[in-house]
Amino acid sequence: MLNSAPPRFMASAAGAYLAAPPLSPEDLTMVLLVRQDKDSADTPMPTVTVGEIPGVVRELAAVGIHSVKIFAGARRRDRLASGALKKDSLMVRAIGAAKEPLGSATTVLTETCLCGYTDSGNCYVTNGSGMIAERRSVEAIAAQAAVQAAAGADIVGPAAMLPGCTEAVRSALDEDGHGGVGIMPHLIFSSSLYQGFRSTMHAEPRDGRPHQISPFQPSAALASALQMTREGADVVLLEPALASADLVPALTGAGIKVAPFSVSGEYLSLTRVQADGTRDCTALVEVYQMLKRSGAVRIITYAARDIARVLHRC
Ligand SMILES: NCc1[nH]cc(CCC(=O)O)c1CC(=O)O
Repeated sequence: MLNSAPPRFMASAAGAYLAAPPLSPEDLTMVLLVRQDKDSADTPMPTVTVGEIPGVVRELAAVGIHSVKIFAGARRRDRLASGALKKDSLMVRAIGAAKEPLGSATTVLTETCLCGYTDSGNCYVTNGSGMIAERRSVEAIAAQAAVQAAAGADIVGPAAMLPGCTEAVRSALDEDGHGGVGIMPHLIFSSSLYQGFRSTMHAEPRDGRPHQISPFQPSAALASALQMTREGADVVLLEPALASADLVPALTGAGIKVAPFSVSGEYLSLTRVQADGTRDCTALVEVYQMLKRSGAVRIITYAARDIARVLHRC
């Protein structure tokens, strides 16, 4: 399908030997959007309850996927995002549920952000007069990361794009004895492709996302990634995957590990529900093959399970 080898090579052992390794389930991390038991499942993006997570993790392992990226917010939200630090939050319970069936054989990644906890839907908290309280936000995200690590997260994912956040998260993790926990900060371009996620997770920002990078300033993205790396990032999550693919070779060339996140809008627009209810993900497989060729270490996607099933059939 994606092979540029001469025709005489197409079906030969020599051709297979010389081809780049094809996409495999191990390359993929499955995104889990967690909803409360009482919440409606009628949302633009698929969701799971905490009770469903162990079964999903087992199913994923059976098709060769050993990592999940968890997003979870709170029902009650306030100006200071206090729910982000609760020790019995939906996120904490979801992390435990993901670790329950297979323990360390499942790598658990989290989103570490305030947008699911603020009454504004902003990724940061504000002071009484509505100004961004940058230091307070960074401190809250660092404390949130420590709570997630204590619950069993392997890689936390600060996603507010606030300067100094990665460094603060690293310090908070180390202070609490979580030196082995990794950090994958989100490097986010402004995009129209997040709508499905935002409405599913009730994280529509009242004041936009002022820290996200303009697509017309790729040099700002590179500078941010370098800064995150200096602050202690182990790998950078790049989103939206398709609209930032040019950055994959640029960042890997600078020695930075990159994990593109194929976001909600990519899933909704590039897959199709088939007659049997499953989703046709052929176009996404082509995109992910390109991302792998470009040097991505992993690809984070809502379609991981569907794609692994197809890869196994081949
Ligand atoms: N809090 C940042 C964040 N976390 C997940 C997404 C989007 C993910 C998706 O669309 O699948 C975003 C971007 C945003 O809301 O601006």
